[in-house]
Amino acid sequence: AAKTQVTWWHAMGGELGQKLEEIVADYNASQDEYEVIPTYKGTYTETMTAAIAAFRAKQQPDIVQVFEVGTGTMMAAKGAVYPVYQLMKDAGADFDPDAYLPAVAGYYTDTDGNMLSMPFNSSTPVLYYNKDEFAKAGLDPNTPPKTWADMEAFSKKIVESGAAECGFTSAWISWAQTENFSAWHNLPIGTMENGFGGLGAELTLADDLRARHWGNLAKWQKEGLYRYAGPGGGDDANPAFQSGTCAMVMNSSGSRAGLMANSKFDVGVGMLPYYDDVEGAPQNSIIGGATLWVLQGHSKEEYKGVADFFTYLSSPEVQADWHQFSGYLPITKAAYSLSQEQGYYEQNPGADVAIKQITLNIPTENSKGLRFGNYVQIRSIIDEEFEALLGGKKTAMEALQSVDERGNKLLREFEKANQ
Ligand SMILES: O=P(O)(O)OC[C@H](O)CO
Repeated sequence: AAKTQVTWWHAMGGELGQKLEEIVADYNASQDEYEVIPTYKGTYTETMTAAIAAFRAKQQPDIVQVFEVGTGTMMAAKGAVYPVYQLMKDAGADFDPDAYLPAVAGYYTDTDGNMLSMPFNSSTPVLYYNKDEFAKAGLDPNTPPKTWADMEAFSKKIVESGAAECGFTSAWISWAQTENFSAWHNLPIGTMENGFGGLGAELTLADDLRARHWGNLAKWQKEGLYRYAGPGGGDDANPAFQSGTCAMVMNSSGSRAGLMANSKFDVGVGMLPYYDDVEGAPQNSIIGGATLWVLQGHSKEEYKGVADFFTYLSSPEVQADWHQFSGYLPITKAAYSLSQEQGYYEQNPGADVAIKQITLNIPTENSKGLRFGNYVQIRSIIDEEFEALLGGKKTAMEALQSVDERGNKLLREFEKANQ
């Protein structure tokens, strides 16, 4: 009999995309009933936009990979989404939300305790550094910077010694330097538990510590210590690090596969830096990456296939393999234990930094994540305002105030549309 086809739109390029296709091929070969067909749709924003447009045209895939900040929008799209807990129940599949790491499950669970999307690739930003360039600059290659004062001092040494052209760069001004920066310093980015408490939440980014940090980044950019890597994910960040131009980069733990494969030097990993005069810092970082959302409008048979594939994807072996290959977090407790038993963290120093960082302290209301509607658009506003700061058009405080003002308008529109 012909296999039932299950379509999956995803945003994994490069090494990650190849690995994803390998996982799918293994699944397809492991049984005769279903065939999963993966399609790369570009960046996270492009993939999400494509899926929404396809849904309107009734051409949506069964599964779409959506980044963490799309969660608020997906949760509100009630008629379009088939909640994963419901799908697993309807398909009679084994599904235990307690099997997942709390930091991961909590992000994708509604107020009634139901998990709405399937965890797949959760990450957190970490600091990668070039050990060879550290040695050249007279720094200890086994000691990553801890604080932002270290970041500045190390970067000066690196640039002044000629070890590299720039000290550091960073992917995602929004995710790494604003959202995670806030959680790491135990600061909210909005009211109502960062939006977890309901649609009435407001952004509260304009404050002294964030203004200090954004202002420092602008100052360090002028001094040549820091290099801006562009809007969105900051596409220039990893290439600037891999080529040796910048000695450090802050990016997703899921960048590990690509960085290790493409850097011709020893890569060290450290936790995110913090301002050591801030009480409560470092707190814990928050997750990023993406989950798998199931879209309505397909046959029962296809959904059975989705459930079967999800069960396969979350199995300890498949999850541990994906985690160990990519650097994404081990989504389930079993995948984490298996990786420990296999000696993965001993054999790969630095591979456990992401897990340690995300579990450094019990999350507070300020550090369990964020959930705002229209947040994909709000991230673009963060980029625009940060660029206005770099261009000298606004002070850091003015730029952050504009983020709040413009962002809150979008939040009010979202609230109105989803009442
Ligand atoms: O690079 P990723 O997949 O870890 O994702 C980073 C951000 O969380 C995207 O919102």
